[in-house]
Amino acid sequence: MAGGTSGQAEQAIRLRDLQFSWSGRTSFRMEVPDLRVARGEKVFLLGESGSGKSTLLSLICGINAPQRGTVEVDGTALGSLSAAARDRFRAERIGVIFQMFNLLPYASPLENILLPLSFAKARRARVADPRAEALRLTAGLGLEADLVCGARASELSIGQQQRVAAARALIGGPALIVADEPTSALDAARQGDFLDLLMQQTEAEGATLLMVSHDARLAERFDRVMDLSQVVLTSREGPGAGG
Ligand SMILES: Nc1ncnc2c1ncn2[C@@H]1O[C@H](COP(=O)(O)OP(=O)(O)OP(=O)(O)O)[C@@H](O)[C@H]1O
Repeated sequence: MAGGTSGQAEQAIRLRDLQFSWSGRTSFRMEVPDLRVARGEKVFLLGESGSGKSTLLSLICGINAPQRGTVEVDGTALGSLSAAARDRFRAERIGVIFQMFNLLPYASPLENILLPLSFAKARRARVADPRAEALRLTAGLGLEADLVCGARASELSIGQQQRVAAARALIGGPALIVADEPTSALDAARQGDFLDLLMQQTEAEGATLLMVSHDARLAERFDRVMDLSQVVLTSREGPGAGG
């Protein structure tokens, strides 16, 4: 398998002595001395707007790399993988619901949902009938089959796109589900359906869930609430500040 794997890790996520800053003009800087999420844990990550939640998720998913320290997912140090191996690792092990969804606009919702399976053999092998599974997931999220199969993703409302992005993250039962504000465009009833499906899938697969939200009311269904300010030290330096 991927290089750097250390067998059965107890922690689904482990960050150690991590330091990250965006290159360019922003002066946002993040330090994470020690962050752990156990296998199978459902963690709700709470933090103010701009506090670095999406940045943290991008490091956990290996989309960005820290300047210092390590990020381990399921015992694999992401820094030990080549960029291509990291992409494969992410496709196999992590279902990501991005804040901006990242759907292919001209493809149908169904094609978008099935896409990760074409990059991830083990994930594909867990799904006997991908189309039926995509329709099961989308039905659970209140999306009509005609829309899922017939429309282009760009023709969907924001709330519908958000649910398609969720089904794409869940298909094939990835070990870790990372969700960045996945209910922001949904009304209360849809939020309830979404969380039902998310919890059900996570538990059925024995997966680990890390979800970011501003909405503290959603936190009660999780095993643990992680306050970003307790685990991450951030700093900003004003423009022109030396150092
Ligand atoms: N792609 C980027 N390039 C440069 N700087 C960035 C980038 N993305 C975020 N930042 C900076 O990092 C800081 C943290 O942003 P981030 O999006 O991680 O916060 P957040 O807690 O997810 O915010 P929100 O809740 O509003 O989505 C911001 O102040 C921003 O200036």
